[in-house]
Amino acid sequence: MSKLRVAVVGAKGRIGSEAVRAVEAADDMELVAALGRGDRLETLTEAGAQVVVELTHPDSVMENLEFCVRNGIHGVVGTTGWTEDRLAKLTSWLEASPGTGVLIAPNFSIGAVLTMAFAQQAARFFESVEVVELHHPNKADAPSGTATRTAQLIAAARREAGCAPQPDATTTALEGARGADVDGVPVHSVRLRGLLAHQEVLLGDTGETLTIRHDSLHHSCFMPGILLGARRVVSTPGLTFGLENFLDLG
Ligand SMILES: NC(=O)C1=CN([C@@H]2O[C@H](COP(=O)(O)OP(=O)(O)OC[C@H]3O[C@@H](n4cnc5c(N)ncnc54)[C@H](OP(=O)(O)O)[C@@H]3O)[C@@H](O)[C@H]2O)C=CC1
Ligand SMILES: O=C(O)C1=N[C@H](C(=O)O)C[C@H](O)C1
Repeated sequence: MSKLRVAVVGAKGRIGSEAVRAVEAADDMELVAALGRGDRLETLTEAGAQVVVELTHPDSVMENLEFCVRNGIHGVVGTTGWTEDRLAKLTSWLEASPGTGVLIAPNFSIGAVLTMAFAQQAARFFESVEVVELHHPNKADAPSGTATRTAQLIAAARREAGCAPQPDATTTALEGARGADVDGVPVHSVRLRGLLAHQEVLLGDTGETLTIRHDSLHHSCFMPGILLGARRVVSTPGLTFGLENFLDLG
């Protein structure tokens, strides 16, 4: 069987360099290109890439994906910064390139995907819920893509269950003291040397709290998800948002 021809864009970065090693080590894949900043995107078509793993920066990802989709190259995207506007633009490119698929995964680690699923499940049973994400200080953005997605999923679950807005009688003396408001869910971002990527979902009700915590301790935790995404995206046209769509979570 022929090997899947995979390229990594952002190949010199923290996660990109790990992805290069993971693709090289996968028996069913061939690394056909590894692009850093300033490299020509045309290399991807010249190398015959079938899938591009995009791990760059929110300022770069749209240009890279536009090139890939317009050239019928599938995308597995870990880069953050996704807004409704950006998703709509990507969807329009995909509509003009039938058969091409893009997976955007706010987080490729199984633990983080499960954290989101558990938080979604628990959200309607507790009066209060807040998200705390903790990352290394070189991270490009805040809040993290994972925390934003987690809060959106929590908010949707609470809306569906008809939950009242959460109680908060605080008068805030300093802007930011209560974090960012993502669909009514407070999200707090910590940036601390020594950390990699961590998240806590705090849920509380009368007389009890529940904390769901996930810790990414090494970039290797994202690799099984990236490889799974590359294998599945080639037969999944259009936009897929979230690795859970390629997993059987039961
Ligand atoms: N979904 C997930 O599971 C995960 C997602 N991420 C996300 O992935 C992204 C990258 O994170 P991280 O590896 O820590 O960041 P890094 O800054 O370590 O790596 C990004 C790399 O991409 C390069 N780059 C930027 N623009 C381009 C471009 N146009 N073409 C080619 N290369 C480019 C950068 O070059 P230069 O240094 O010159 O700027 C850098 O080498 C972030 O958005 C992060 O949040 C991270 C981990 C897991
Ligand atoms: O920048 C990172 O490091 C990470 N980014 C992603 C995010 O913003 O959620 C995934 C993970 O948290 C690591």
